[in-house]
Amino acid sequence: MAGAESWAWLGSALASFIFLWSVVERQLPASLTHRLAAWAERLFSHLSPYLEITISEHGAERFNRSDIFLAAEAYLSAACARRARKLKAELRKGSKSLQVSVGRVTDDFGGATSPRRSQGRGVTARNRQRRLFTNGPGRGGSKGGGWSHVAFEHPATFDTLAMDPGRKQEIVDDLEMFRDGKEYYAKVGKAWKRGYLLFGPPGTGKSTMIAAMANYLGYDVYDLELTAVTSNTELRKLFIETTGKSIIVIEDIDCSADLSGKRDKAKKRPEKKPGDDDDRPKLPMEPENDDGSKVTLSGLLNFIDGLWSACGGERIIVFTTNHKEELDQALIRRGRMDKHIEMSYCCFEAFKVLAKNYLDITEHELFGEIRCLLEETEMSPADVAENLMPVSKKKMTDTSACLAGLVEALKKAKEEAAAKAKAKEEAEAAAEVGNGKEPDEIK
Ligand SMILES: Nc1ncnc2c1ncn2[C@@H]1O[C@H](COP(=O)(O)OP(=O)(O)OP(=O)(O)O)[C@@H](O)[C@H]1O
Ligand SMILES: [Mg+2]
Repeated sequence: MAGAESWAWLGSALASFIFLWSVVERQLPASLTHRLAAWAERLFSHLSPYLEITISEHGAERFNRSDIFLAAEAYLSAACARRARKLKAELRKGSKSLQVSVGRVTDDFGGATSPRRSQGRGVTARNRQRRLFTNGPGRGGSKGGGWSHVAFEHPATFDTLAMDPGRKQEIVDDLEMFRDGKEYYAKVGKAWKRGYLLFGPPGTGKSTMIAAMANYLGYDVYDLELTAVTSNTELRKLFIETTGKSIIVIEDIDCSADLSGKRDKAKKRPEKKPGDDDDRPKLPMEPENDDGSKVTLSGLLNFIDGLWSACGGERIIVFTTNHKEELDQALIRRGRMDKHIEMSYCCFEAFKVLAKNYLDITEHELFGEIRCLLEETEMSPADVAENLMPVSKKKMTDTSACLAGLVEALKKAKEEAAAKAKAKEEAEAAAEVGNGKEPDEIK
């Protein structure tokens, strides 16, 4: 502090000089003032101990915000907030207090280089408000609007995800292998990317699993709506715009894309049958228009393992589907979708996770009956969870009533399934009779 006082005279001297200079400057010819200013600048650059480094916000891939910029921004926000003269204030979702960060920042880094840089990465991981990106229509409803984002705040974790514990652990191990596998991927010459195909009936936890993955890894999520993408070029742009440490998701890929045929087969699209109410937009095998204005299967394949693989690393791509059998094998072969994860109807082990989450119990006398019923009938974890929710605030703690309600629902589902199977059998028998077979031929 003593040092600071002894320098105080310099401040007042500088102020006097600036005042005098402004008076003198007005009397001098313009050419002379320019020359004096240039000399002064040169003199100060020799005397100043500082070196100015500009980190460009966008990397060589022009769509990306560069990793070093993000790391420097996070580090400087944490390190220089108190000294900064220009601050940026944001009210983040779910937060009651203003989040203040440094607007335009500088730091001398204390002469250090790489240790501070890794500190920057650490700060990034700690501070980062993770984001959920979606692509949608552009301004005025036009197609091709690029990514927009909101805060990602899904509460799902692997602890709350109901599924067989052994299979769950397998997935967690796989994710860890990926996250920590930078050197390994470099060694084997593979792009640091991993594809997961999540398949299974509705309500079995595919979307919940994606949220749990993102929360576990601390990654951002890019939810890609294929039907809003107008061309292969736009698809490429969207992929390239994604940052590292992210999960790119294409939900219900069988609905947004007609991926059942083979790439080299005729490009004719199946005709719509009567009663076929599925009029959702589909992805054509090849460009529909001569100008190639639609995303195609080959376009999608190219970006999964072609150009996109060459840009950056640490990205996961996830497809979800209710109908794995309808997808083109090329799309889901190993190497593109490295791991296929089946999400199935609720088993007893999965039920126990839900019971712990929803009712805070690990045992109950009705568990035996529920186990038998779950083995005999198919109910999604979403339906089981719904039955475990208390019907009113008053019955919040009535565990037995919730479980009894579930038993009833399971019995009802079992009866309905049996009735449906019987009706189907009878319809098939009637059809066989119609085809001229004797009733005793029909089993
Ligand atoms: N395995 C599960 N563990 C915990 N909760 C689950 C699970 N499956 C479903 N749920 C609950 O049911 C709701 C719906 O599940 P989710 O959206 O993950 O199903 P999905 O498989 O993605 O269905 P869809 O095929 O219709 O998209 C979730 O919000 C969650 O509360
Ligand atoms: Mg889903």
